[in-house]
Amino acid sequence: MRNLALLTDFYQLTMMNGYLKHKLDEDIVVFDYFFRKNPSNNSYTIVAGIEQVIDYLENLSFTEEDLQYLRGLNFDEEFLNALKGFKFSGTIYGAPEGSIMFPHEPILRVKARCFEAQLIETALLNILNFQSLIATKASRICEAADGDPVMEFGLRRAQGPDAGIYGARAAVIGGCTSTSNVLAGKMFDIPVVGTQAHSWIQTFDSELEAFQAYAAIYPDRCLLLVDTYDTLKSGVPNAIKVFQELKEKGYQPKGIRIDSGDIAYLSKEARKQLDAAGFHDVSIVASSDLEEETIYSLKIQRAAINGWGVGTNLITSSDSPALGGVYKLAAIEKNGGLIPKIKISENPEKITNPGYKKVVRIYDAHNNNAQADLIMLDDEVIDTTQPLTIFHPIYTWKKKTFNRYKIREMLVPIYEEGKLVYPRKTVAEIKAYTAKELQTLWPEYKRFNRPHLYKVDLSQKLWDLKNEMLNAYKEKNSL
Ligand SMILES: Nc1ncnc2c1ncn2[C@@H]1O[C@H](COP(=O)(O)OP(=O)(O)OP(=O)(O)O)[C@@H](O)[C@H]1O
Ligand SMILES: O=P(O)(O)OC[C@H]1O[C@H](OP(=O)(O)OP(=O)(O)O)[C@H](O)[C@@H]1O
Ligand SMILES: O=C(O)c1cccnc1
Repeated sequence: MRNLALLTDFYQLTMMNGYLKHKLDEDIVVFDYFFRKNPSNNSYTIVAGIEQVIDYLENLSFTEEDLQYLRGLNFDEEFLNALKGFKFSGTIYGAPEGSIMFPHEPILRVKARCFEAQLIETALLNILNFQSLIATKASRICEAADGDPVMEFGLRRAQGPDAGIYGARAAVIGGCTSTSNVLAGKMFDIPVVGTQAHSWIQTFDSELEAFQAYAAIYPDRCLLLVDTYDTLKSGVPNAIKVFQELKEKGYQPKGIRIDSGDIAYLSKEARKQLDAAGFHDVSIVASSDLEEETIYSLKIQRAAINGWGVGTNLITSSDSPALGGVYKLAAIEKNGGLIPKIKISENPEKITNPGYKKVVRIYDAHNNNAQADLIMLDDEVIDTTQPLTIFHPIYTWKKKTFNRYKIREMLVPIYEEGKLVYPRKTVAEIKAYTAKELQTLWPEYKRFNRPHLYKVDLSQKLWDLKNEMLNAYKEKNSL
């Protein structure tokens, strides 16, 4: 595992040094990790990367070489000494990896010494923003594929090796069935798949020979790329010949892959040829510049595709290339109590929610559907025997009352005073959890164009606190 201690922005180190010099380094602070806008205009975001944040924290220490480098950046010995024995000793609560979360909700709540909480901001954002982005994009693509297997093929187009590796992991959490990325397969025990490239077909004197050569080595997983020369006149007829030979030997051929041309037309015609030859069970896989809109359109056109290979647009989340997750100070401990802190901005979207908070999801007690989320102060309790009324945080006259409902606290312990308490899961387990969570969302929230907006409200107590703080600031500054 890598030690990423220096994977931080320089200003975190200069602030840490400043906190040390002003004797603020031991003060306990609370930071929230949250985002303000879902990627791709989706209505939800899938949280991914929690385990990599854990790996980062578990391995976080400064080596002699790191310290020497920082010495070269003119940090003094007092600061370097403070870094020498660095170990994360804080408390983190967060949404379990694979959870569905919404704008403005704390996803991780970090309570730690100011010195520690500040350092980890950058790496934490780097890890969670990327993986959550890709898991969400994968979820949209898989939603469009409507249950068909989606293979992640993006490694060659990913923004560098880490994006390829962790993007593949996130894509599987978001719903992909497999990846072409062998290293990701090994690291995360996720299914690895592959067909063959055009170069394989071109290497042989004829397409038929190329197909036969492949089938000879892989008779039980023979999926042939049919678009090198002419999909319908050469590729599919040659594939059928090879499939017949395989069938005679007792093997079940897997399918064909179409990587160019009009996928709707070609797939339907290919299906006709395959069915006429008796290969009803053979799959047709499509690849080449796919994303959710194209897959959705191909579905509407009744394209005869039952597997999708998706690379570039998935691994780069091409329509929405970054998740703007942020890490904001929410409280500071003073004399044993937590003092809420707020960030005020000209832009109302950027005003933070103050205090030590939690997120409660409200479910319909009859069908277990998620109805709304409430951001609350941590010490608040909901009496579920009583009706619960929530209100829109801006248009406060918009109200909703729940009578038969269940609640769930979304943030679970990850670290308790430096001790890791979060049960690690396999990627397959996280993927299954995400799939289950998605089932609690009405289809209207999963529509990838103009989805219904999921309600995220503030509890009365948090709303009051926020507005009191805003008013107090305005009064103090006579605004
Ligand atoms: N954020 C909110 N919190 C509580 N109640 C809300 C919120 N937004 C809307 N409501 C209530 O939900 C009902 C429908 O509201 P509206 O027609 O504005 O549609 P909406 O905002 O899309 O909400 P809904 O998802 O419930 O359809 C109204 O009773 C409204 O007062
Ligand atoms: O299109 P993507 O969603 O990224 O899927 C992966 C692409 O990678 C391969 O192509 P290759 O690298 O040979 O390039 P090309 O098909 O673009 O020519 C494959 O045949 C797909 O077309
Ligand atoms: O196995 C494949 O078919 C594959 C792998 C990576 C990229 N494109 C296709």
